[in-house]
Amino acid sequence: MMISFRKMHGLGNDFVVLDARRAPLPITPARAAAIADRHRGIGCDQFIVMEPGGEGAEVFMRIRNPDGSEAGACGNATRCVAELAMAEAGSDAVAIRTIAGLLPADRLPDGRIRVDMGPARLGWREVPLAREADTLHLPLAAEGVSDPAACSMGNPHATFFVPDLDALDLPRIGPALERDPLFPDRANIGFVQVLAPDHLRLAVWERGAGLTLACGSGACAALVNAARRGLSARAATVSLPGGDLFIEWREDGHVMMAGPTATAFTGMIDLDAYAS
Ligand SMILES: N[C@@H](CCC[C@H](N)C(=O)O)C(=O)O
Repeated sequence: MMISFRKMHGLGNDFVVLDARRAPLPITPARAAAIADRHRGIGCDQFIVMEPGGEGAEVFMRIRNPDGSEAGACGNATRCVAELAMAEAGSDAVAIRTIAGLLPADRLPDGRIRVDMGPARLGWREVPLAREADTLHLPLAAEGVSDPAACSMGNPHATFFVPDLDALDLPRIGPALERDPLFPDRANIGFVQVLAPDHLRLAVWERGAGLTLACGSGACAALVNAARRGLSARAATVSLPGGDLFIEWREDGHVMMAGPTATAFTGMIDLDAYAS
């Protein structure tokens, strides 16, 4: 079965985007993982399928990690899919539905795409954690890092605050932290160096994907957790290896994220050539 795909990215956080709005596509976790494979497939950090949006949304967006697992949120992919939906609708504002809820998005005058990622969820059951704990100070540590804060942005995040990001061996400590028994659904693990109250430097070990050049929901979680700790203002530039996002934690609890989007290329793929 030959279908067209689009390869997009937000700050180098890259996505294979398929369109299943007119007819369902036979995508299983194994097939998504095979296509996401950087050596044997197209390769991507997340595999995105656009489905009919239903009442009040242009698109429903299904998100899979390269290990096949499904995610409730992906900030950068939401901005990419919103940009596509805006181009199709000839509009500067759309709403994207995910399993975590309805996310309104708009185009800023400078062309960046901004998404309302919804409210940060701060309760331990919402993250979720396996047992009751203070989400502002989790009992968790690894070589060179300790005492993270946690929240959910529709997906689980823990954020460590460190004096020097470059001193950490993230591929060494990331996998065990992602799979710590404290996180029943695993977690995305962020490492933040506070450069100034309005400027954070962030690297993220993503659940199901490993190190990526940028993680939008991770940037939202980093700002929220830094502000809760009194380490930053409620709005800041978050610098990731792939570039900058601007994040604001509004007084109503919603987190706004703005940044660039891009299409790298489009092509055709034979789905039958990949594991079903
Ligand atoms: N890159 C994303 C997050 C993708 C999902 C994540 N790995 C998870 O499993 O929750 C982003 O931009 O937010």
